[in-house]
Amino acid sequence: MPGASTPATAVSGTDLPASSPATRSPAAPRRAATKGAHVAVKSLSHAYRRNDGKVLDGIDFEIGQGEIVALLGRSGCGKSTLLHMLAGLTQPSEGEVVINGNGVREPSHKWVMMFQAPSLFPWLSVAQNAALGLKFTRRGHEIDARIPEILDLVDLGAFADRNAQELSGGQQQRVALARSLAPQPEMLLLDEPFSALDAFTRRNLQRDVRAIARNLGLTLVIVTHDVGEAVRMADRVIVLQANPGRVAEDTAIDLSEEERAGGAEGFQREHSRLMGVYSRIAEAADAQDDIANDFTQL
Ligand SMILES: Nc1ncnc2c1ncn2[C@@H]1O[C@H](COP(=O)(O)OP(=O)(O)OP(=O)(O)O)[C@@H](O)[C@H]1O
Repeated sequence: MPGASTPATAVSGTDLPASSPATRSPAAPRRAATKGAHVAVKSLSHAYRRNDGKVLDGIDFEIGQGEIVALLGRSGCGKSTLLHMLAGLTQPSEGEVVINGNGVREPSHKWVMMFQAPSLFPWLSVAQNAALGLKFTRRGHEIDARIPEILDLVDLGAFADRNAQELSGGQQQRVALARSLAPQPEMLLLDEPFSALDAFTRRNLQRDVRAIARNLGLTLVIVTHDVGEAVRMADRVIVLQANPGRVAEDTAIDLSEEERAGGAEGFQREHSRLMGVYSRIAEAADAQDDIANDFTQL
C-alpha cells in the first residue's frame, strides 16, 4: 500500500535521500545466498555478417561466482554484443561462453538481462509485473510466497498494489529488478540500466543493486560507459577497446563499501586511476582512426 512504512533494512524505493549514501548500510540478507554463476569466455570473436569486419576479436576472461564485473568501453566497442552472448541471446561466430562448465546455447532464467527501459505492463500492479518472471518459468505456484519477499528486498513492499504507471523511473527499474530476481537467477546482466535516470536516483540504484547482488551471492555483469558507475558498482572492470572489440585492461577496484558510496579519498583515487586507463585506451583508438583517415585521404 502506498504510504505504508517501509522495512527498516530495505533500500529507498522512493529514491529520496533517507540518509547519506556513505552512512547507510546495504540491504540485509533475506534468504540463503544463491550460488552465483561462474563464467568463462573463451577465444570469443564475432562478426554480425560473414563479410563484415569483426565486432569482437579474441575475447578471453573468467568471472568468479558472485563477482561483480563492469564491462566499460566507448559506444560501439561491442559491450552489448558481449553481454547478449553471456545471456545466450546471440551466438558468437567463434569461441564460446561457458557458464558453470556448460556451453551457453540459449537464454535461461538462470542468467537474466535488465535493460535501460524497464518494459513494464502499465495496467498491471507492481506485484503482478514482478511476478511475470515466475509465470514465464512456469513457477506460478511460488508467486504468493516469493513476490512479497522480493518486493521488500527492492524496497517496494509498500507499493505492491500500485499500478506500474504511477511509479517514478527509478521505482520502475526496481520493479524490473524484482521481476529479474524472482526466479532466483545465478547471474544478472545489466545493460546500462540506470542511464536514463537522474544522478541521485542512479546512485541509489547503483548502491542498492550492488548490495543486493552481494547479499544474494549473485554474479553481476554491468555494461557501462560511465567510469563512476564502474567504480561504484564493480569489484573488477574489464575495459574494451573498439574496432574490433578487445580486452584492453582488466583491473580490480580496491575499495571498501563506504568508499564506493562516493566522495571519499579512495573513491577519488580509483576514479582517477580508471579514468586514466580509459582515456589512454580512447586516445590510442582515436590516434588509430586518424591514421586510418590519413590513409583513405591519400
Ligand atoms: N544486430 C546487429 N546487426 C549488425 N550489427 C550490429 C548489431 N548489433 C550491433 N551491431 C554493431 O556492432 C557494433 C557493436 O555494437 P554494440 O551495441 O555491441 O556496442 P556497445 O559498445 O554496446 O555500444 P553502445 O555503448 O553505444 O550501446 C556496432 O558497430 C554496431 O553497429
